[in-house]
Amino acid sequence: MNVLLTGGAGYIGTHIAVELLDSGHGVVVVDNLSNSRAEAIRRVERITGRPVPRYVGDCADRELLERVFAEHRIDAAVHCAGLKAVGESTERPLLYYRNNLDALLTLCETMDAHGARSLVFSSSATVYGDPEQVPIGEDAPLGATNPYGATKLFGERVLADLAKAAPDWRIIALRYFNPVGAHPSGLIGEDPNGVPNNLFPYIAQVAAGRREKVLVYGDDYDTPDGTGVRDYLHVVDLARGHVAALERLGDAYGMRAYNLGSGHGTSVLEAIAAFERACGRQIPRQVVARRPGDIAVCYADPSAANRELGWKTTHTLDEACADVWRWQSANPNGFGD
Ligand SMILES: O=c1ccn([C@@H]2O[C@H](COP(=O)(O)OP(=O)(O)O[C@H]3O[C@H](CO)[C@H](O)[C@H](O)[C@H]3O)[C@@H](O)[C@H]2O)c(=O)[nH]1
Repeated sequence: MNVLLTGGAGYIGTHIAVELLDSGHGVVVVDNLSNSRAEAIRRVERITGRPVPRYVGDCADRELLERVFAEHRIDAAVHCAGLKAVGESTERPLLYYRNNLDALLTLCETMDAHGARSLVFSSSATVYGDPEQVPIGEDAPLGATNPYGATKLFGERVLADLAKAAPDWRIIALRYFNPVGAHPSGLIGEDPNGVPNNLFPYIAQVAAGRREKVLVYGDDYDTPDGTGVRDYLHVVDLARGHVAALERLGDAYGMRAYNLGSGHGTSVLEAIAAFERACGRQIPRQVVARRPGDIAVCYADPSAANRELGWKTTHTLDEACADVWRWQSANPNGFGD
């Protein structure tokens, strides 16, 4: 397949590009570089030895997408492009709705016009809101607790309606739990702008001496050690889930949603301990107040993806930590070097 990969210069997008290319597929990237670097795509080319045509621009730019379709045969798309910071989304909701929904609608309209009706959509476990029970299955109640989450939920709704109305569309939404890790080559990894929002890039920057200590957001949750529990999965496993989904699309019309998670919960303190094992250093931490909007426990029931996509996680959290440390040590300033 020749795959249009939106957001293909980002953390998750670059790892998907590598797995697609290594599986024999072609990749064309569209990315506006708002939270990513062109260097990341050059690294993908270095890892795979394959060229990656890329277009710098926005998915909501119809002319740009038309140019991509005019210049390449596109069989399917993986749509990762989007804004993703929960806190920022509560401060700038219109930006999030405009950006994330415009991009999805413009992409789907352009694909439809060109008869390319196979799509894998980057969704998120955030569509489950504050879950009533864990592990979370795909049939759990849906709800959004912030505008970012709402854009994922609405995105899924748009795609479900599209698949219902136009039955030759084949769509899979992948609900990511917490992707961590980096490519084992150490050439690509997460390179957040400014202060990291997420736990793992923050831990990595503390381990590297760029930040003083990890702030643990609350130790009074109803969990074994009181800190928040999440389902961390290696980004290479996550990326392979997209290859599995694309290859499954050929067998089924309509829209399906699958959880991509390990099925295991890990606390913040356990995550810090795993990283300490990987880097061989003590990681200073301080417990502070809960972060508003955080939930206590979130982990997946990934059995539908196991069964129907033939996908499961194969990397451990210790491997993910070792890979993050390799990436962080070799690229102390990310792709900015
Ligand atoms: O500096 C930090 C950062 C995080 N945490 C804690 O670490 C855990 C993981 O936090 P992340 O910010 O890494 O991840 P979240 O689970 O909060 O959020 C992620 O998963 C969500 C879905 O569940 C959304 O998709 C969201 O976009 C994505 O970042 C939470 O218990 C959080 O309280 C800290 O203690 N200190």
